Amino acid sequence: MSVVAAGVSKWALRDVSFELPPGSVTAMVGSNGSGKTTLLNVLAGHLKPELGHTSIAGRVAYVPQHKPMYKSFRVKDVLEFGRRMNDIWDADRAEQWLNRFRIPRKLQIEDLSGGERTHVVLALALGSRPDVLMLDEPLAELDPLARRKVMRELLTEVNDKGMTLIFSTHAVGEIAGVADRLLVLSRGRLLVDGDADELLEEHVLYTGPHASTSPVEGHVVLAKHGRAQSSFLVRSGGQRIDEPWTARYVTLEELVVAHLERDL
Ligand SMILES: Nc1ncnc2c1ncn2[C@@H]1O[C@H](COP(=O)(O)OP(=O)(O)OP(=O)(O)O)[C@@H](O)[C@H]1O
Repeated sequence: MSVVAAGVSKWALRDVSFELPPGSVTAMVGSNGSGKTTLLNVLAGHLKPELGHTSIAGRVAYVPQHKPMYKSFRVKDVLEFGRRMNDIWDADRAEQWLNRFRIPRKLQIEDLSGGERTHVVLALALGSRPDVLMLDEPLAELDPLARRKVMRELLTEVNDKGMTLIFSTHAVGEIAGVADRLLVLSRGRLLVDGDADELLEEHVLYTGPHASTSPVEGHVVLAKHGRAQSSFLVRSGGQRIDEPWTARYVTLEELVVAHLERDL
């Protein structure tokens, strides 16, 4: 395993455990204050857990949410900084990232837009040739097209270099087809930890006449009742159901929202 958290508790975080295989892409989602940043800081070694431990195999690069960089530096100074600060430095890889997003090297960091700054910190992180790249809300300041492009390019980096990627995001609708693993945090606890495709296969929404109990066996994630209708999101593995009930798979976004809503 390239990333392991075992019984981690810190501030809001309570007993969080998971293992991420090498080369995996994990999206960490959850409500505000659920502990995503805390968990990334613990994994990156910036915070010491109160309980539990973490381990990461290989070199780690961590891009925090606030993207710390010297504002008076020009982009090319940042690259030089990267070269001097890292024992291993892949200048081509950093340059290529900046080229892909057409970032001018002569501008100072303070003159860049928020999105452009994101590209600079990502270039810095990738230039250090990480085995594990951890990003705290990397998409937050990017426009919708740039978000898609960044994720696509990051996936290329994962596939070409065998890197493990873990990122937190609120853009739940954009993780389908990107993340192969999903971690859902709520109030400091890990609600969901699994393979994204398997989770999608397991969760089925059953809709039918008003009923107090689910029409199928399995863990009911969320039940909703109208005057004449009930719906149950069940982690059932997709069982057959007779009319008048209908069944359909849900999107990752629906799945995440249902788990978070249940835990409110
Ligand atoms: N120094 C601290 N001491 C105690 N609790 C803290 C400290 N710093 C942060 N917290 C708490 O830890 C909780 C989790 O915060 P964290 O920033 O990890 O959440 P998050 O999931 O990243 O939120 P968001 O989505 O809003 O960025 C919050 O309730 C926060 O107040």
